[in-house]
Amino acid sequence: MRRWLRRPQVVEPEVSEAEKALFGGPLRYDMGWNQHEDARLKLTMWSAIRTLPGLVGSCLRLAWAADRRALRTVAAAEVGQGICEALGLLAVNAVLHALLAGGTAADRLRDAVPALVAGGVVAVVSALFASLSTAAAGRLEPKVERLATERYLTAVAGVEMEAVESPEFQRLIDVAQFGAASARRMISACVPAVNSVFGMIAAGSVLSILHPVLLPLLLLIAVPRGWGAMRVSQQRYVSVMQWIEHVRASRLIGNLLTKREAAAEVRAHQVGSYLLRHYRSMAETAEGEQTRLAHDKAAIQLLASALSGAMALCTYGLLIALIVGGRMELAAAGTAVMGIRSGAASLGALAMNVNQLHEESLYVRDLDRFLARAHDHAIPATGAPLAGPLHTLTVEGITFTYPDRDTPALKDVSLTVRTGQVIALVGANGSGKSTLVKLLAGLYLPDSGDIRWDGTSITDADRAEVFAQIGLLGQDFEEWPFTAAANLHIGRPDLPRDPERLEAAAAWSGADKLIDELPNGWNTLLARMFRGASDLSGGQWQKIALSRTWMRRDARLLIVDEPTSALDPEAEIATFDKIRELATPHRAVVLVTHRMAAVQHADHIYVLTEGALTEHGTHADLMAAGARYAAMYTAQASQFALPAVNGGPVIPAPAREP
Ligand SMILES: Nc1ncnc2c1ncn2[C@@H]1O[C@H](COP(=O)(O)OP(=O)(O)OP(=O)(O)O)[C@@H](O)[C@H]1O
Repeated sequence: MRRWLRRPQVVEPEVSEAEKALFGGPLRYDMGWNQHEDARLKLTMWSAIRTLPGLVGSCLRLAWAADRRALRTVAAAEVGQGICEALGLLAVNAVLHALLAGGTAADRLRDAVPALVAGGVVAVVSALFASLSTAAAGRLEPKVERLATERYLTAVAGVEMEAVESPEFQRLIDVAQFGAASARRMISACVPAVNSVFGMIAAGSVLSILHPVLLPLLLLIAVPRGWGAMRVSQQRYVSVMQWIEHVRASRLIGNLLTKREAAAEVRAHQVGSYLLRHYRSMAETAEGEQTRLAHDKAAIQLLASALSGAMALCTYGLLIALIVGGRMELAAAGTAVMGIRSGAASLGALAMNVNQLHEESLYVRDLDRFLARAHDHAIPATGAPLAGPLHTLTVEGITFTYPDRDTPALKDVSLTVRTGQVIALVGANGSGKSTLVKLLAGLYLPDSGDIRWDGTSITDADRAEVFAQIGLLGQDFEEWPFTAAANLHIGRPDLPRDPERLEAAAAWSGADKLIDELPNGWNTLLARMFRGASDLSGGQWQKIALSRTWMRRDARLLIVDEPTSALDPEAEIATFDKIRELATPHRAVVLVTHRMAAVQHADHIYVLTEGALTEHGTHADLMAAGARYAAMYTAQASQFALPAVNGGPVIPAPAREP
């Protein structure tokens, strides 16, 4: 048996040379989490047809939520067309009866006129219903897509960071993005499917009246086409799922060639031809898959058409036998031919549309599955209220492991942050500083141990209240592709945009000068991809991001992770001074930095080593201990050592605590 006769299976496709060279091996969609999807692909055509009411139901619920009026109009217009179809066939029957009855040609024509007029009126009314349905469906479809997209985006924005970090969940997010467009296409397939059902009922009723055997034969004509269409769509779905990462990777290579940030290396290091070669190699591998799909589709469709044609021949043969045997009148046979043609057309269209519904529903179900998983991983909308404004944040023996890692990023970490204090976190790259501040901010929850906001555990707390008391400037802050004003306002988007507030924030961070020099000042669009926009240097972007910290200065806990990594030395010194000033009695500042000169002024310093807290105290305590902190400080200070008088660098004495 040829492979296209078998149900589509997940097979390991060929691995391109580019994948091996750039990504270390095959990029494949991991069907592991998706086992029940695979099971769904084992659906028979019959079970797919049985699921039709469910599919239509979910589609209608979405449409109902999007625009009830448009949905009602479409439904009424479709019912109207179905009735017109039946009336049209009855009119044809009456015309044939009149024409094939006895009498002169003029008499027969005169007798046929009322039925002809009725048929004409029915055709006009049917056309009016069709255009009404088209207009209402056109209104409905974009609304359905918008509603599904909104549900998707709301769910993505509301899940825990830990879920977003998980590669498995990330894939689910990726796959679910096709769901909204598929929901729209389901509506556009649903309308003709309903139309075909009514058309088929109309033709089927008329055929059953003419002869009982005609109806099953009509079904047999349509079954092979339905099977063929279903098999093609299943093959396409499996292929999309298998190749999704491959397609994403080749798109990534294409984007790298056009990306502004990569432009210098692409040219100076001749990376362009290197990437292009790999792009071609990956594209050729994907083309092979497209060719395979096209060949299989052609073979399946040919087989389906042959079987359907054979069934049509049998049906017409039976009609001839019935006429010859005197068991059917010529007029009735003529109507039957019309009925079979229109019924087969409706059935064929139904098979196509059910198949499209089936294919689109696979993506809509991915979206539904994502929404269900997102709901399970959503940041709870409620929780224990905080006692009030934060005074003491207590971290009690927390451990945290990223979902895709085996070793914990944080191990049994305990510390205390009080308002009025500047707390510094130091440690080597990868020691867990950024992870710890994300836990402090409530972006991740500890696997064990607890973080208490005064008396309330962060795990039980109303997270919205926690976020409202936090200002976070992360290492990987966003360069929002909006105007300069919007980039600052986004620090407190819940407040109205107040120019004075924006000016003050910019003056605080030192961004005021650069904003003044922008072509349109505050109104300059900071997004290279748009016409008339300007871009900023790394340090200038950092000043914009720092302004957002000032915008959130009414927060009780300000967290700044490497806030000066791109600043020039003078700006850096000024910024650290200003950050320290933010630690008023009502506010705590947690500072993560590798700049030891800035760390020494902190009220308390915590040293992280491979996820564990190994030292803490004031700068003086830690220097006196002569351990890891002292080594890091001394190493950095020695960079600025004065020339030695008798060999060896002279290390400046560490500053005393203020
Ligand atoms: N999103 C993530 N998913 C998986 N592992 C991560 C993720 N972020 C960080 N890690 C890992 O967790 C550990 C701690 O990383 P973290 O970013 O907290 O270190 P850090 O001390 O802030 O480092 P740096 O000084 O380089 O900023 C590292 O081993 C890192 O590879």
